[in-house]
Amino acid sequence: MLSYEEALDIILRTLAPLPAEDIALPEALGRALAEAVPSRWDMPPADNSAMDGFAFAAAGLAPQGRLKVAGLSRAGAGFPGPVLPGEAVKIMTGAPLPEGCDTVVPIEVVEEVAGVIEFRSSVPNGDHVRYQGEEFRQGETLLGAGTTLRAGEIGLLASAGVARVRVHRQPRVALLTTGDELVDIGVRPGPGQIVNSNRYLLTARLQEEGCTVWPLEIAGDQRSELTDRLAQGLQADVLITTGGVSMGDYDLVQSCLKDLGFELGFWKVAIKPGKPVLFGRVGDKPVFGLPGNPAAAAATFQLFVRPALRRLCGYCDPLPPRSRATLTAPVSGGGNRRQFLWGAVVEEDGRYLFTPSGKQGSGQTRSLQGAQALLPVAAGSGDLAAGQEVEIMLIYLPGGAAS
Ligand SMILES: Nc1nc2c(c(=O)[nH]1)N[C@H]1C(S)=C(S)[C@@H](COP(=O)(O)OP(=O)(O)OC[C@H]3O[C@@H](n4cnc5c(N)ncnc54)[C@H](O)[C@@H]3O)O[C@H]1N2
Ligand code: MOO
Repeated sequence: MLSYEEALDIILRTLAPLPAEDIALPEALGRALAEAVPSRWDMPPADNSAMDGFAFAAAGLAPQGRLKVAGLSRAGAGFPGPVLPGEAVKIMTGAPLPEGCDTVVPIEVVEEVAGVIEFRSSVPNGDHVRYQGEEFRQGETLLGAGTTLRAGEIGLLASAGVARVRVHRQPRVALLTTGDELVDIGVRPGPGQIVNSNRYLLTARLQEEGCTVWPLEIAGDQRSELTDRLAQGLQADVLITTGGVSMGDYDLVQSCLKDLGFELGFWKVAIKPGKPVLFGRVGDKPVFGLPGNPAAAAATFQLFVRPALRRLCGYCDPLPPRSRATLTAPVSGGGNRRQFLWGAVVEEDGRYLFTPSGKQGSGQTRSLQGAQALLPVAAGSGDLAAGQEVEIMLIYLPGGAAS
């Protein structure tokens, strides 16, 4: 059976970023650049003052010298004409440095009496001036392809005159939950029925990842109905199904997909939960068949679907973020598949503490409550003790935000 790394490698080798689109900068939050972005101009665009004060030419000024105030330069309206030797111009932060000046002295370190300033201390040449192009030059690459646009990047591009950007399209994801036993929320399950919680679990998770979700009607376990729904889902960029991927008589997802031209990437990975996870393509559409058990569906989403979505979105690094953490409770090792255990993470004294969720059966949704990370436990490993250092895969940063 494939290892987690082998299976993930198949996904990442199979998928390429979705085509690029041209969108307005303010709409690009969270998107990945499809191409490098150069600055449209120098920054700062001209020499200007870093302080509210007085601008003058430092050369020839005696340490305790005096200067006549010849006028004002303020942000948005500079001082017209040159400043002569023996003169200074009152200047505001961000205002253009007048011609003939090379130094600014902050207002609080001079004394101004009747239009003349006196220096309380000597001023280094060139102080408090922000020079044209010192931050970046016109044509200089500011951000590379694959960069995620967050607030800082959006502000940078705005300052550089970039009004539109080419970013990768974000996938529209069809979500098909399968099983005759499923009923929607709001309906009390009859004998043998259960609520379709996977639909809500995975829709929420996809939304957290910034995807547009298209939840399809539940498909029962009949071939024709299932095949029709699968075909419908293939109109999206990605199709995710849950249930019907194991060995049972009604586990028909893979065989119905085959009728639609499915090319198998892999089926079954040596992990727990999530062993029967299925991946492949119909044409260029990736399809993920996640196990029906909710904790297995959530784990396989994190382990396989999230990296795939990040690859499709064009992010530089699609892999799950990892971190060191200290276990707060013992964990049983053993098992012949690599285990992934759900748990909560808090930060204490500069380190992360990982507390495994209680019961971790793959059908047990309570293990997902409060879970912020997965702890991989190698197949055949011994028990892990409380206090031991481990490596976890972060889903949410302590404090709440998605990692
Ligand atoms: N003979 C074998 N049986 C099973 C194997 C195996 O290797 N040999 N693998 C087991 C493992 S591991 C898992 S995981 C499950 C996965 O099974 P399926 O993906 O085929 O899922 P179902 O049988 O359809 O459902 C499993 C379980 O999950 C519940 N479920 C399904 N859909 C939903 C939903 N939308 N919301 C909430 N809960 C859902 C369903 O009612 C079942 O209880 O197979 C083992 N069997
Ligand atoms: O792999 Mo299944 O998810 O262990 O129950």
